[in-house]
Amino acid sequence: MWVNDNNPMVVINKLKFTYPGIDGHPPPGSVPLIEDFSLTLNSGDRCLLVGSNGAGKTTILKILGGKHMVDPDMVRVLGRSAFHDTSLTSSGDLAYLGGEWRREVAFAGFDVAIQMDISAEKMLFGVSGVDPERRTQLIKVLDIDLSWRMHKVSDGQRRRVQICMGLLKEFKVLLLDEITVDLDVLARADLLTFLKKECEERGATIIYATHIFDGLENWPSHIVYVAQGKLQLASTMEDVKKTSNLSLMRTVEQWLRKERDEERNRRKERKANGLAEFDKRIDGSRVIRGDPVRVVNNGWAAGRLNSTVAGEENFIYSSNRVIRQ
Ligand SMILES: Nc1ncnc2c1ncn2[C@@H]1O[C@H](COP(=O)(O)OP(=O)(O)OP(=O)(O)O)[C@@H](O)[C@H]1O
Repeated sequence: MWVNDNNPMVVINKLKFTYPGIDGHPPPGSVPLIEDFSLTLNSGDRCLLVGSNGAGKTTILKILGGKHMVDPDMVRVLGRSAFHDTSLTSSGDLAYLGGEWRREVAFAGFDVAIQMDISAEKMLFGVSGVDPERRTQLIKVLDIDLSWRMHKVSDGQRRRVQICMGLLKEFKVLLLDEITVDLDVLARADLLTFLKKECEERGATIIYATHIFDGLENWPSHIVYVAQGKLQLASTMEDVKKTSNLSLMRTVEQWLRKERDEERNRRKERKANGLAEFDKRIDGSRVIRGDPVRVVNNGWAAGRLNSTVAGEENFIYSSNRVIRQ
């Protein structure tokens, strides 16, 4: 946690979360996926959320965006709980961009199919209560051709329209879950510049979860590193740069390597002690330690899949699965 002003934009206070089972409650014996996670962000902050696949980044963003219920005191955006106060998203004050982007545009409380036979113009001009100048600026930044038909454009072009839709309203807090993956170098650079300006000029706050560090060196004001659902580091970029003379990408790579090596050593020890090398998982939870042997090693890192039993198809991937396909 860092500087606390009087009206923080985002406050996460000892967040604890387990994905509910079919009865809506955490499965018996489950260990929380996210635990003891606290963070405060102020107006103007641009926070990079980093961590390995399955660390819990998307889960945290979704909780902030009101997509999962938690105790309202654990997560406050603009002083409110997004799950309990839907006006936060419907007003556009809180925007979430990411997730199931191939199927929908999740923005300001409405979902719009994004692959149907509709023009970009119709989509972008169909949103009411938008400042026309802002719309024109965004269309320019994202280099959108208004005559594009959404069912015929490329993934990157479709993505640009999705991002444009998501940014039309003047958000106060923006949650970005790796949305730049299909963008070409220029579109990504221009978008990052636009977003930085939104924070500097309007005092917006952005949390951006990503694995792509190209062009990000001077973008974030803060960085948060999460591993296995737990906060490892929350720091200003200035402080990170003081302690590491490596590039941002190399710095994060170093953290992740250390995490992976520690995890490998832990697994080795478990194996040497006659225990299952990998922890057993209960749906939606992190791990159950010391459980009977059930090796879930299919070549992916621990915790990536909830089952590798032959013939079972019920894999649960972390959110950026589309990127890895
Ligand atoms: N709906 C769900 N039900 C149960 N478990 C889930 C669900 N969604 C994600 N998980 C599990 O939660 C863990 C964290 O997933 P999450 O998507 O938050 O990770 P992430 O850090 O965003 O990963 P990535 O970098 O791969 O996107 C993973 O182990 C995943 O299997």
